[in-house]
Amino acid sequence: MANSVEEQKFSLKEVLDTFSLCLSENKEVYIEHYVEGWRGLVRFMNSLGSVFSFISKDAVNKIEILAKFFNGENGTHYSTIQSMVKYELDNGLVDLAKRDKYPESGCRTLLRLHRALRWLELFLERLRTSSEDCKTSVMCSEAYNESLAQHHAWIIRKAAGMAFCVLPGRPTFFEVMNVGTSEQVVSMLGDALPLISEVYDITEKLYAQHELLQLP
Ligand SMILES: CCCCCCCC/C=C\CCCCCCCC(=O)N[C@@H](COP(=O)(O)O)[C@H](O)/C=C/CCCCCCCCCCCCC
Repeated sequence: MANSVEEQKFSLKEVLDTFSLCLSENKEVYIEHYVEGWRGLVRFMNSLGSVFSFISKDAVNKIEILAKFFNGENGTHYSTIQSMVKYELDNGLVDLAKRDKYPESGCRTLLRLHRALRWLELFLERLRTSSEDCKTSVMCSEAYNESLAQHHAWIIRKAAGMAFCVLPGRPTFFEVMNVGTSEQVVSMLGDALPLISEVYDITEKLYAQHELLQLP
């Protein structure tokens, strides 16, 4: 019998393959694959213990908001990040100055995951170039301080800092990725990081062009 989603073993390769489907030929970013990539990462985080559940709850909430949009009646407009931005802006569906009529627009929701993607990029790059005795908690909090932390309130930063302290060591981390030897993990990360960076850069540029990088 097939395993339920919760029981499925995490596979870094599967997650990275999903992210690799994100980019269309003309460099648009497919929301469906983007969100699927995040679902896989959340599965990984859940396998690390309940201390991370406040983080995964927030991520899942944002994933579900976006999934509702692309599965909903206006779903065709939510096929790519580019089409979503155009549709929501053209139709005044984004709260630009303060949260008001559209507190959960696609644009502001995706922005939160986009900022988290930068954290992921920085963290994975540190993992890739680290030696065996490097602490994942240090790599994770450095990546967090350089990215997401700037957008989080003090209380969230404190809670995140405490959660990072119980991250398993690098060898266990690599094992849970389910890729093979450390060398194979490092090589897979080396292949995947340029793609993650590209998805991040395209989204960042698009949001900057439309002055959406500070959406409330
Ligand atoms: C592949 C192997 C290694 C990498 C494994 C990574 C697994 C990570 C999976 C999910 C990452 C979590 C994504 C978090 C999204 C956070 C979005 C956000 O910023 N939300 C805040 C703002 O939202 P609004 O209030 O404006 O709606 C919200 O306040 C945040 C609440 C929760 C705390 C978020 C802390 C984020 C820490 C990210 C590091 C995760 C560390 C996991 C370590 C494996």
